[in-house]
Amino acid sequence: MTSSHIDVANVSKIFNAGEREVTALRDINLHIPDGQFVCLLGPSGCGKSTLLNAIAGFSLPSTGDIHANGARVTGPGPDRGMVFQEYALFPWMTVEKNIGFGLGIKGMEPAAIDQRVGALLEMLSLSDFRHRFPKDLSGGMRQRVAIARVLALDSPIMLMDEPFGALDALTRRNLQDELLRIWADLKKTIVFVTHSIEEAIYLADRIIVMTYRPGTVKRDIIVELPRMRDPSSAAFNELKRELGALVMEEQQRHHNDEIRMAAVD
Ligand SMILES: Nc1ncnc2c1ncn2[C@@H]1O[C@H](COP(=O)(O)OP(=O)(O)OP(=O)(O)O)[C@@H](O)[C@H]1O
Repeated sequence: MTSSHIDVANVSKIFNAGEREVTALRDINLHIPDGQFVCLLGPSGCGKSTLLNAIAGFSLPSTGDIHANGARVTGPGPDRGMVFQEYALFPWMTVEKNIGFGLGIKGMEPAAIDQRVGALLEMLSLSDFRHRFPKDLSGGMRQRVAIARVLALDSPIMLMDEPFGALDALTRRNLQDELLRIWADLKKTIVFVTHSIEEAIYLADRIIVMTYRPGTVKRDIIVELPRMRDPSSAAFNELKRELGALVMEEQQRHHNDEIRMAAVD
């Protein structure tokens, strides 16, 4: 699987929440070229996960459509791997069985599975943990397994929903560095949801700042800083201030909305 661009055209998503309709996304248009690392950034409730789930094919748009590798997205597919915040590992399987699980389903020969799993264990520094169960691993290690499991399937597109949100700062930075290394080696297209401004600047080629309800593209920014990026540099902090102001505006709208809703109830 080589080509891996994503096209999002006129996508809107409306949820029926009891009596109310919630417009989670309105008229999103994006072209994500092959190999780009994109972060979707914005405060809680601005539709980041909704957009990611639509690209994954878990929840289809109400209007508009999405193409991955030129093919219309009508459901989940092996060309798009997803990493969630909450690890989503099988607790009854060891690390190596978790990583190899999808390959078995695909009908790969056991010897080939062993070889692929061995390479991934090495790539993610998990070799010493191959026989452990998820409950015996730290959060960071579990997330390494979740990433290895998606990489095993060799999808050209990786979709990541706040994958490092539950980790402590040091573990988070280590995994960010690993992800950048893997991305540079394997040339995947990555769409990564975060509400951390620093994480977005550290990782992304491009940051899509979203508005709060309805979710639209507020700003589409190419990050020109050379990697590895230094969060203490002046240029990094300048961008952080600029993005901080944009996100704050949307946070304020969220806050005002909550006050309005409370008044209605
Ligand atoms: N299944 C659903 N039914 C009704 N409303 C939904 C549903 N899923 C999401 N929403 C609403 O759509 C909006 C966007 O939600 P979404 O989870 O995509 O935002 P987000 O930016 O990913 O936020 P967070 O960072 O908190 O996950 C929110 O107002 C949310 O309440």
